[in-house]
Amino acid sequence: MSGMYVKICGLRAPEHATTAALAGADAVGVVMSDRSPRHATEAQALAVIAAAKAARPAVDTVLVVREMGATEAAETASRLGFDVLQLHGGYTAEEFAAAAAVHPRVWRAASLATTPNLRAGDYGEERLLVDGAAAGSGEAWDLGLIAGAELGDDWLLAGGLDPENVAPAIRAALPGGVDVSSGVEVAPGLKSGDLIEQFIAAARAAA
Ligand SMILES: O=C(O)c1ccccc1NCC(=O)[C@H](O)[C@H](O)COP(=O)(O)O
Repeated sequence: MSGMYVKICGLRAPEHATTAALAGADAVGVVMSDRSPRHATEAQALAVIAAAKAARPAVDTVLVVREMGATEAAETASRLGFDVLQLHGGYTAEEFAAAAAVHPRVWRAASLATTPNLRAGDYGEERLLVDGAAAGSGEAWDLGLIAGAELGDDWLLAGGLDPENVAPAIRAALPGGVDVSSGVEVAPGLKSGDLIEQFIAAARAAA
């Protein structure tokens, strides 16, 4: 397996978690956000976790939230058995600390468009995910912003990636990993097993 960390986000169906884990994904994400087309119920989340772990126990399972309070999100991640909590957007450093006190593995997702001084680890997070301005929109963003940023050594690139553009994006931005959601869907919220496999293969081949 290459050093490129690959996360497939926004899963709700256990068969897609199985496909992602068997194809070599390092992480699978489940979104709990009422406004998202990929909002998952707790029952769906539990099924995704079980399927991913059955396929490959080492895969990281990630709960992704945006509107939920940080402490409630951390309690939910622990209760459901997620490995990681990803806090997306405008959470403060204090909220990260409160979440980490409950659930130690916390990732931060933010955009250079709204937070130009992003740097991995500043909020005590285990990983930083650098996303476009609109989470889960599938919209590409100006990767040139990365050249002027001091992101640190290890961060994940997200936002508008798909099986076709992930390799050039990796070569341009030099991230430690990549994250995708819309780019492996055939309709908003509806994942494709084929696209998941293609994305993982393309990211691995580029690294
Ligand atoms: O995916 C969503 O709908 C979502 C909703 C609320 C908060 C976060 C969300 N997604 C987080 C992710 O990690 C996505 O994979 C990331 O934004 C990239 O999305 P895309 O551009 O669709 O690949």
